[in-house]
Amino acid sequence: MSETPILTVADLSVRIAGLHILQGVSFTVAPSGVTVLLGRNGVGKTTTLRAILGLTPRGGEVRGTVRLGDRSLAGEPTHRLVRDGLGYVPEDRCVFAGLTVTENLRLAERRGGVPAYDRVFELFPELKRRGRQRAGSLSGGQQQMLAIGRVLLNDNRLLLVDEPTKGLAPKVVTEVAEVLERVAVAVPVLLVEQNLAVVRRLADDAVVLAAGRVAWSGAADELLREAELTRSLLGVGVAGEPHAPAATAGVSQPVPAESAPVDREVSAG
Ligand SMILES: Nc1ncnc2c1ncn2[C@@H]1O[C@H](COP(=O)(O)OP(=O)(O)OP(=O)(O)O)[C@@H](O)[C@H]1O
Repeated sequence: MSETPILTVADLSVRIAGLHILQGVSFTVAPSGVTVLLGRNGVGKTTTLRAILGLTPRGGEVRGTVRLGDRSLAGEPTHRLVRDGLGYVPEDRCVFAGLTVTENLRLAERRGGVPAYDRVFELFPELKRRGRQRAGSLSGGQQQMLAIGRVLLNDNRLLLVDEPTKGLAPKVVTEVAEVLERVAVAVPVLLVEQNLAVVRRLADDAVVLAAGRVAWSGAADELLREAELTRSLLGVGVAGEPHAPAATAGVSQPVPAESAPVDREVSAG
């Protein structure tokens, strides 16, 4: 990676509730495209994103440095990081269920900024059509679109997106992947994603966490090309392999409640 990174994480260590979750994590995010953060369940991917954003729970201990461009983020409050262009789409989407789609979007407008409703509605026409619907009555996929749209209302230097396809039906996984692909043309993305088909479609670079550290980093296609490497790091076979085992803890796609069991590597288009 020769370009100057948009994000540099160096020797990041996080302890929460007596657990040493991250034990000196270092990686960079390129200033364009998608960098995917991978690893088995519970390895610390969400903890990494939350530490970058200053969202480690009270009582947790964070060490190491995080830089956005050439600026250190140490001690910066989350709201300032978000205002300055660190967009976050959390794993649980966090839409306001009792508010309408329009109200959810309004709440995301940044004071002093010009909200880019055109951009959001061009990517997600459905959000415009459903403006008066309560967010709590949207499907999981629609809520994910709202969570992403809310962040895109403002200009961002980097998006942190946590498992956007989790729990979604295969068709919706494809839609979310398409949207992220378009988004990533304009803004770099650090993506936590368990679905290898989505990773294959979107990721330029990959960082794999294991045992609290970075176990592998490099070009995503290099990782995915090496079936044995993928299996050893993630505990899963790559689709298309003759003897790919069913996904284990690392890279399983949760089966949506409303659908029958599906292939573990859900198509991303
Ligand atoms: N607030 C907390 N209190 C106690 N333990 C926590 C807390 N937050 C995270 N952990 C623990 O830290 C570890 C890493 O959690 P984290 O959510 O970062 O993993 P992850 O890689 O994102 O997992 P998944 O793929 O399942 O989403 C887990 O063992 C989790 O139980």
